[in-house]
Amino acid sequence: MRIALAQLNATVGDLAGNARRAAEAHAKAAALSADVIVFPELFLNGYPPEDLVLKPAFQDATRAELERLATACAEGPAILMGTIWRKDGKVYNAVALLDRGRIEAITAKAELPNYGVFDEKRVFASGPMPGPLNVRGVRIGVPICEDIWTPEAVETLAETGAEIIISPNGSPFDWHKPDTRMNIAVARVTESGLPLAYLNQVGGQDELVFDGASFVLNGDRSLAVQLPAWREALVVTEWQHTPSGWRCQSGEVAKLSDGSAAAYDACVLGLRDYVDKNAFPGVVLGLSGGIDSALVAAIAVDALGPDRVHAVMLPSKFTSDDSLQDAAECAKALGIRYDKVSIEPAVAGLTWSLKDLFAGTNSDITEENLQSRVRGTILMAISNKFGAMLVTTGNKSEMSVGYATLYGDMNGGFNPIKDLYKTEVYALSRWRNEQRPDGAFGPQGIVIPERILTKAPTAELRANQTDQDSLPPYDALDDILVSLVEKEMPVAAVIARGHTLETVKKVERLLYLAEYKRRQAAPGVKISSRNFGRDRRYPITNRFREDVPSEKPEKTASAEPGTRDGARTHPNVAK
Ligand SMILES: Nc1ncnc2c1ncn2[C@@H]1O[C@H](COP(=O)(O)OP(=O)(O)OC[C@H]2O[C@@H]([n+]3cccc(C(=O)O)c3)[C@H](O)[C@@H]2O)[C@@H](O)[C@H]1O
Ligand SMILES: Nc1ncnc2c1ncn2[C@@H]1O[C@H](COP(=O)(O)OP(=O)(O)OP(=O)(O)O)[C@@H](O)[C@H]1O
Ligand SMILES: NC(=O)CC[C@H](N)C(=O)O
Repeated sequence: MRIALAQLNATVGDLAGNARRAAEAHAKAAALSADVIVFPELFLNGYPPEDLVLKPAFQDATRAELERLATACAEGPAILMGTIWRKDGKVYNAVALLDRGRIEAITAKAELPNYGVFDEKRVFASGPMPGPLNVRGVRIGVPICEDIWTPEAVETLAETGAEIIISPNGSPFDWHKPDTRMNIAVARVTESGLPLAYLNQVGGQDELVFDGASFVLNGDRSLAVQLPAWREALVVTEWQHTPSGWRCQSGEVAKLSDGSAAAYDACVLGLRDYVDKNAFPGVVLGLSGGIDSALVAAIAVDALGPDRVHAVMLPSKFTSDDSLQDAAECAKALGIRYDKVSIEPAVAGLTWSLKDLFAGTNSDITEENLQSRVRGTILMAISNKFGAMLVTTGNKSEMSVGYATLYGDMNGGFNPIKDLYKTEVYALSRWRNEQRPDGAFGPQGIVIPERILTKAPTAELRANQTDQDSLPPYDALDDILVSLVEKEMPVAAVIARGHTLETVKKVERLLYLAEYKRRQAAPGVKISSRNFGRDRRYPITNRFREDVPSEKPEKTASAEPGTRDGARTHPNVAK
């Protein structure tokens, strides 16, 4: 028995394109004498198709495409194709067995994930516990993704005579996912004694990125084959029937990246697929001489190539010579187009327009934000004129506490570092200076000049400003944020990690208040177990604040319902 695993990159909604790619892979698998070729979860539709599933026209078009594919691939290996399937007014997340020109059988996903980034119960009906499919005389169990995250489906398949388990997946990446998946697969193999082929898709889809990294475990839990992560692969696995059941012959075991390397790969693929699948010629970004925009520029070059990345330095009277030099040096190291556009005339013009209205007021955050907004406006004009998409550069620490200007530096269509805390931004930058990832289009060597890594971060919106004037040091801030965002720890437990009550309460308050900004923020690549976007969905209008035993009464937004004070006070204003 030869089973081809098609770890491919589908595009959501591109039914004809996905079917064409499937037919091409089928032809290759036929040339390699495969008996069956397997595609990832909902490959025909692209995963996750979200509310497209509810659209009758999408359901009809999927059915027509599936039938065309069955006919076109009548010769050669059978196909296990992930597809939506409508029956009796319900729609299922299913796998169709296509063989000899026909849709031979359908199996549906029983366990629909409805947590974190997943909303499958919203659009799909749950299938019955699955039974095996007869694929050219071999009984193959096809639990679909979440079906293997609990024991029941594989247990039922084993009890009903499955000989091999093949699980098509749409399993998005996060830092811990590869280990978690392997543990789950090992558990199912241990319980059932059956070999398990785990097939995951690869590619970016809006804020999700799929790493592939498919593998095959034999019934004794040994790893027979490991496909690479972050790129497409078509691998034909060879199976023998032994006295203890089917066994996959040992094949290539690819080495997987982890830590900063894996996170960097995720950012690159997430940005590349967002840009390419939405047909942008390239990207433009503001390059400030700071670490965030430097890392985003490096990611963009690795994703798209230097010719598709345009950096613009937008200096003001507060921009230091160091920033000008660092931005220019970074652009040179990356080999990208670099322009300088002064924001001074536009800032002066807006200041003039507002002078009567603002007469008698002090200069404050308004004037700082104006500079950021002028930059955002100029960058969007460049995007409009030349067609490149503006990438925005706010890291997760900033997005957490609202340290970014709405309609200013938050302008942009996509943010590759949205789910990286500032301390992780530093770690990935250092890593990239040491290594160039496989398949990257950027150069080897130092791409982020050393001084960018060592100088104090500053927004340069007023004289002598640093981020740490208004925020705790990033090490402390990130520890508090991970505790509050990823772990939902009580405030008292965060304080017990060595932070002051005042600092933790300030960060907690900023985190709640910045929800309105995050709701208007560009999507970005999910890297963590809890990203802002699909994973963490808090209300904007929200008066809940935690009581901390022994806390002195504090003047907060929650303490003053109905007043503008507190809720609208700027982070820079000491409380
Ligand atoms: N709940 C709510 N729902 C909807 N809108 C709400 C709102 N609360 C305030 N607003 C609106 O939002 C405005 C305040 O937001 P916004 O105008 O963005 O301004 P704001 O948050 O007050 O200030 C921007 C912050 O970002 C920092 N910054 C800016 C640029 C770059 C960097 C960097 O280093 O990366 C940092 C800057 O130092 C400052 O701390 C209010 O004037 C109001 O119009
Ligand atoms: N002088 C500038 N020229 C071009 N773009 C700028 C400039 N200043 C800010 N930006 C843009 O606005 C974003 C927010 O920048 P800012 O410098 O205020 O803080 P930051 O979050 O520390 O980012 P960075 O580390 O890139 O400086 C930058 O990443 C950059 O894209
Ligand atoms: N598509 C799915 O069912 C994915 C859910 C699964 N728990 C995963 O992330 O791998």
